[in-house]
Amino acid sequence: MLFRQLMKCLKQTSFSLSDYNTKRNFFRAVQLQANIPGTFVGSLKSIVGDANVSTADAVRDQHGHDESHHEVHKPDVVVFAESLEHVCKVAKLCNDNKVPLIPFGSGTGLEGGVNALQGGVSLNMSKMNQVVKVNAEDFDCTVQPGVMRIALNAYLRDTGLWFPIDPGADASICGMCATSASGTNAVRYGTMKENVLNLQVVLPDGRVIETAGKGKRSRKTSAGYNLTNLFVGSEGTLGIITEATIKLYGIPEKTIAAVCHFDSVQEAVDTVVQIMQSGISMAKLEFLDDKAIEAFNKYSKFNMKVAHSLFLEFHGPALGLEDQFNTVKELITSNNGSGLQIATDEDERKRLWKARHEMIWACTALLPGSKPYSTDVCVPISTLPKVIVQTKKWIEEANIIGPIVGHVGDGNFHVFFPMMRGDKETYEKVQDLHFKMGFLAMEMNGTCTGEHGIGMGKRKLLEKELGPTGIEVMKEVKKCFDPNGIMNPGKVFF
Ligand SMILES: Cc1cc2c(cc1C)N(C[C@H](O)[C@H](O)[C@H](O)COP(=O)(O)OP(=O)(O)OC[C@H]1O[C@@H](n3cnc4c(N)ncnc43)[C@H](O)[C@@H]1O)c1[nH]c(=O)[nH]c(=O)c1N2
Ligand SMILES: CC(=O)C(=O)O
Ligand SMILES: [Mn+2]
Repeated sequence: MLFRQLMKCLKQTSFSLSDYNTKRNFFRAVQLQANIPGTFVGSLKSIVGDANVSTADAVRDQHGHDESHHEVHKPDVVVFAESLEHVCKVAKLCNDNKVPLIPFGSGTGLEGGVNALQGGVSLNMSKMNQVVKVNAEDFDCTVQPGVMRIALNAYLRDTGLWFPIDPGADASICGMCATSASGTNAVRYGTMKENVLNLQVVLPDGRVIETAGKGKRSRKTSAGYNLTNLFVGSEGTLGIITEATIKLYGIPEKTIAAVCHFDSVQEAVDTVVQIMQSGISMAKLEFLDDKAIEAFNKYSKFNMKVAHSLFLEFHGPALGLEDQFNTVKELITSNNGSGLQIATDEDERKRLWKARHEMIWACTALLPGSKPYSTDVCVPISTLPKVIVQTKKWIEEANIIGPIVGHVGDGNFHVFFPMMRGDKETYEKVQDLHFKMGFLAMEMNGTCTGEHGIGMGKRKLLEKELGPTGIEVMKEVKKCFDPNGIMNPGKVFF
C-alpha cells in the first residue's frame, strides 16, 4: 500500500529523481513534496501557517539561486518565518528529520550561497523586518533579519547616524553578517567583521544563543570565545541569524568625492599605496581599469576619459578636509595622475557611487543575457600593483572580457566576468584565471576571497588556502553546531 501511495505521489511531484541519489533523500523528497496530511510539509504548515509554506515551482526557483552565475538548485519547499518561535521550531523539525535548511536573506549573494544543493527547506527571513532598537547615544542598533541596509539608513536619518557598510546591492543586514560583507566604505569603517556587536542565532536543534551574551552591546569584550565573529561569515552553515546588533556612525559633516585617471595600472595603484601610507583616513578608494570605465560610461551614461581611474571620497569635519584632499592631490600628480575632478554636490556624488555600485551589471551588460562570474582577491597593499598588473595580463592573454574593479584601499579587487550559461569554453578560461588569481594572492600572503564568501564557487580555493588541517578543524566546528549537517550543506567546503 505504502509503495503504491509513494509511487502515486511521486507522479504528482515536480522533482526529478536524479536530484536525489540516496534512499534517504528519495523518501525525504517524496515526503517533502507531497502534501499528504501529517507529512513534513504538513508539519511545517502547522508551525508557520499554510500561507507561509510554498512548494510552488516559481517560488522554489526564486529561492534556488542568488545573483551569481552558479546553476540553480531549487529547495523542495520555501518557508517564510514571521517570528523567532517559527525559526526555532522549523529548525528543530528539519534537524529531527535530517532535512537541509538554508537561510535566505535577500538573494543578492554572488557565490551561490542560497542555492539548495541537496534540496530541503529554504527559510526566507524577509517577514521578520523590524528595527528592534536604536541606541543613538551609544551608536548602535539591533535589527531583525529582514531589515535591508537602505531601509535601515532611511529609518536612521533623523538620528544623524548611519550604517556605512555598503555592498553594491541593497542586501539584508543579517545576510551581510552571514557573508561578512563589505563595500566601498570599508577602507574607513571596516567590514561586517568589525561592525557586529552581537548576534541572536538559532542553532539547528532550535536552541537560541546571543553570541556576545544576552543584550550585550559593549564596543569591546574579552568574555570567552569570539562566537560573534564565528557566525559572521558563516554563510548559513552554522545557524540562522535572527537579530544583529551593529555599530552606527555619525553622518560626516563634509564629504568630497573625486575622480582621476592614470596611463598605467602601476601608477594608479602606486598612488593608492602612497595614500594609505600617508595615514589619511580615506572613506572610499576604488580602482576601475580602462575596460571597467568603458562599461561604466556605457551603462551609467557617463563620458569619463577611458583610462585606469581612481574614485575617491573623503569624510570628516569641514576643518582639515581640504588639507587632506590637497595632500592626496599632490600624490596623484606625483604619479602622473590627470583629469582630477571633484564632486561636493550630493546629487553628483550619489550618481557617481550608484554607478560604481552597479558596476557588476555594467559588466554583464557588455554581454547581454550573461550572468556575473564575480571573483576577487585581497592582498597586502604593497603587493597590490603586482597582482593587478599580472591579472590584467592574464585576462588579455585569455582574450576574454574581464573588467577590473576594486576596493583597492583594502588591497581588494574584483574581476567581473560576464558569463553566458552553457558557454563552456569561456567558462574554462575564466575558471582557470580565477584559480590563478587565487593562487597568486595566496603567494602574496593574501586571500582568495575578500568579499562574497566561499559559497559554492571557492571551495577548492579554500582547501588550498587553509590546507587539510584547516579544513578539518572547520568541519569539526561545524559538526559541533550542526551534527546532522542540515545547515546549508555543500557550502564553504565539500
Ligand atoms: C550589484 C551587487 C553588488 C554587490 C553585491 C551583490 C550585488 C548583486 N555584493 C554581494 C551581496 O550583496 C552580499 O554578499 C550580501 O551580504 C548578501 O546579502 P543577502 O541578504 O542578499 O544574502 P543572501 O540571501 O544572498 O544569502 C547569502 C548567504 O548568507 C546566508 N544567510 C542569509 N541570511 C542569513 C541569516 N539570517 N542567517 C544565516 N545565514 C544567512 C545564506 O544562507 C547564504 O549562504 C557585495 N558584497 C560585498 O561584500 N561587497 C560588495 O561591494 C558587494 N557588491
Ligand atoms: C560586486 C562587488 O563586490 C562590487 O561591486 O564591489
Ligand atoms: Mn566588492
